[in-house]
Amino acid sequence: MSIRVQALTKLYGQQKAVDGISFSAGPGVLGFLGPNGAGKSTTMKILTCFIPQTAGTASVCGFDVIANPLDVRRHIGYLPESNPLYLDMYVKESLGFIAGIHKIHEPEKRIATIIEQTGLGPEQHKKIGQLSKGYRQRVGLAQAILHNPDVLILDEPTSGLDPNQLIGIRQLILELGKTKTIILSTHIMQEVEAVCNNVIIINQGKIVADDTLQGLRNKNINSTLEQIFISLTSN
Ligand SMILES: Nc1ncnc2c1ncn2[C@@H]1O[C@H](COP(=O)(O)OP(=O)(O)OP(=O)(O)O)[C@@H](O)[C@H]1O
Repeated sequence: MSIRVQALTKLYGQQKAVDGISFSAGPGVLGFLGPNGAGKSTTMKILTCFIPQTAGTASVCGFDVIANPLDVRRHIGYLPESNPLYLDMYVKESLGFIAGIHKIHEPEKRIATIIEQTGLGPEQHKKIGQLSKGYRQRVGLAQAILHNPDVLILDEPTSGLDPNQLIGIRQLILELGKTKTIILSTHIMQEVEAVCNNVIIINQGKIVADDTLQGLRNKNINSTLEQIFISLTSN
């Protein structure tokens, strides 16, 4: 398994944002669902070494997030919810910058491949600040996958996209999920149906469902995914 989380807990002051969760994930797309404030982003920030946990352990490709953060970062790509980008940089320039950080071999070649893969071709000569939201998401995704990580953490990657852009990004996630372990946080149930193999639902910092998408459906035969989500998280 590429991701292993054991009894993970995060306290912000007195507030328990993540409350002793355990799960593991291997190649494929794992939908990480939960209402606002459930603890999804906090878990993702711990897995990507942005914040430390209060208790428990988390590892990525066998590397512990506290003991081996540099190894974790080598194996992980992260698209945060806020998708922070340097708006004054040109698309190619920003990818060159990230390639430098990762010391990527033959960066020009790799950047060309990623531009093709993320559909950035027509916009590659623009400044990021001139791009539409969908294309900015593609730049964020391109930056996250540039070093060809085994694990991808995507925090609401399609929020605010128009239906055309949405389909493009979902197809890319599906394609990447064939070989990589992807954790995808989303509030869009249609998206879960479209791309996820497995689903974890988290509520008030605790896991309330951890199953395959099919398994979740089989256990709730007359309910839509939305109804299942509401019944597990409405307290
Ligand atoms: N830096 C922080 N300081 C204090 N509390 C925080 C901090 N970051 C998050 N929290 C709190 O921790 C809880 C979990 O937040 P988190 O952002 O992980 O939720 P989420 O599931 O990602 O929500 P959303 O779907 O709204 O993005 C929330 O109650 C939030 O207010």
